[in-house]
Amino acid sequence: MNAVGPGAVAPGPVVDASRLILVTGGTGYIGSHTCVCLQQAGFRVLVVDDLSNSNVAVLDAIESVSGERPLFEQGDILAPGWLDAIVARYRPAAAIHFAGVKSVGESSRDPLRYYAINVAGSIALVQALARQGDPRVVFSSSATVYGEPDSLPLREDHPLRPESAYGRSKMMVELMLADVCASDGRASVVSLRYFNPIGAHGSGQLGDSPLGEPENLVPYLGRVANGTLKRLRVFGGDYPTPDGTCVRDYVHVVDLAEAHVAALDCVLSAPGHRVFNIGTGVGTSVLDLVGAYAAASGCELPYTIVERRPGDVACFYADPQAARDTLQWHAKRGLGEMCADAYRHVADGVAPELMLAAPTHVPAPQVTAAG
Ligand SMILES: NC(=O)c1ccc[n+]([C@@H]2O[C@H](COP(=O)([O-])OP(=O)(O)OC[C@H]3O[C@@H](n4cnc5c(N)ncnc54)[C@H](O)[C@@H]3O)[C@@H](O)[C@H]2O)c1
Ligand SMILES: O=c1ccn([C@@H]2O[C@H](COP(=O)(O)OP(=O)(O)O[C@H]3O[C@H](CO)[C@H](O)[C@H](O)[C@H]3O)[C@@H](O)[C@H]2O)c(=O)[nH]1
Repeated sequence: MNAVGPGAVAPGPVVDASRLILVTGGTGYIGSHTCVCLQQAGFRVLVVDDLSNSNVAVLDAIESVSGERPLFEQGDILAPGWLDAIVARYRPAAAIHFAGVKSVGESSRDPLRYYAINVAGSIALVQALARQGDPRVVFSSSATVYGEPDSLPLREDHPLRPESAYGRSKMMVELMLADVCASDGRASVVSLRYFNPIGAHGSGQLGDSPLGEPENLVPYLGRVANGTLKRLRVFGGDYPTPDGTCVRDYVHVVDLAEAHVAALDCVLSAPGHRVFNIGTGVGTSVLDLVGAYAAASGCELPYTIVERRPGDVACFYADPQAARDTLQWHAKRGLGEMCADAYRHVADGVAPELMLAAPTHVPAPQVTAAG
C-alpha cells in the first residue's frame, strides 16, 4: 500500500507492459473471476475500481486463489484525466472493461447515471488508450441489447431493440466501439454479449455478493438458502413457456471469465470490432433453476408465484456458435455445478454487510516495454 490517496498514481514495481492487462471493475463479480483466469493464463493484472459496488477484500481472495495479487488503483473512471494518468503510467497491452452499472430497474429511474457511467466511462477509457497507443478492448456487453426476440436461439445478427436505458447504454457503447474501429485501423475490440452469468469460483472465495437486497435470481436464492431472506418471489407463472416461468440461458461465471481470455487473444492478434454471444445455448426456467439450486444446496427453497416483473422477456437463449468457431470457446460447466458453486460461496462466504470497504493502493510500476 502507498501513501497517496484515491485517484493519485505513484511510482512502484517493474512490470512487463506487453503482458499487462488493465481490468476496469476488476473487484466486481465477473471482473474478479476474470482476473484469476488472466493470471492463470500468464498475464499480469492491473485492477482499477472505485469500489462503489465491490470490496477491497476481493483482492485478498484473488491472491488467495491465484497466488498473485493484482496491481490496484482505486478511482472513478469518470474522474477527469485519471484514466489518462493510469494508462500513461502503466501502458497496458489491452483493457477489459467491466466497470459499469447493471440494474435494469435503476436505469429506468436514473437513466443519466447509466449513460454517464456506462457510455461516458467507456469513451474515457478508449480515449485514454488511444492517446497512448493502439486501443485494444474487451467490452462487457449484455444479451439485454436484443430486447424481445424475433427468433430463437439469438444470433449476433438479430436486430437490437433494448427495452431499458441500461440496455440502450450497452448498445450505444457497442456502436461507438464499432465506429472507433472503422475509423482507426489500429483499434481492436471484442464486445461480449453475456447471457445470465451465475455461479462462483469453485473455492467459494469469489462470487456474486451484491450489497443490499439482491435483484437477480441466483443471489436472491442464495439469501433464501442461507436464511437471510424468507422466500423467493417468482415473477410470473403465466408466460408462454413449458412451466409458465421465464426462460434464460444461465452461464457459469468461470466459463464467462475464460471467454474473456479467449477474446483477449483475439483482440491482441487482429484489429477490428467483433461481437460474440456468451451463453450455453440452453434455456432454463425459473422453476427449473430453483429445483437445481435446491438439489445442489440440500436447502428447502420456499417460493411464491407473484405478478410478472415489468420489462421481463418470456424466453431467450443464445446461439453460441460464433464464439465456438472464432474464439474456440464454449461453456463447459452445467447447471448443477453453477448452483453448487453459487451456494458454496454464500454458505462459506463473508456476509457482504460485514465487509467494509477501505481504500488501498499498490505502487504504480516502472514500465519496461510498451504493449
Ligand atoms: N452480472 C450480469 O448479469 C451482467 C450481465 C451482462 C453484462 N454485465 C456487465 O458486466 C460488467 C460487470 O458486471 P458485474 O456483474 O461484475 O458487476 P459488478 O457491479 O459486480 O462489477 C462492476 C464493478 O465496476 C465498479 N465500478 C462501477 N462504476 C465505476 C466507476 N465509475 N469507476 C470505477 N469502477 C466502477 C464497481 O465498483 C464494481 O466493482 C458490467 O459492465 C455489467 O453491465 C453484467
Ligand atoms: O427475485 C427474483 C429475481 C428474478 N426472478 C426471475 O428470474 C429470471 C432471471 O432474472 P435476473 O434478474 O436474474 O436476470 P435477467 O434475465 O432479468 O437479467 C440479467 O441478465 C441480462 C442478460 O441476459 C442482463 O444483463 C441483466 O443486466 C441481468 O440482470 C427472470 O425471469 C426474473 O423474472 C424472479 O422470479 N425472482
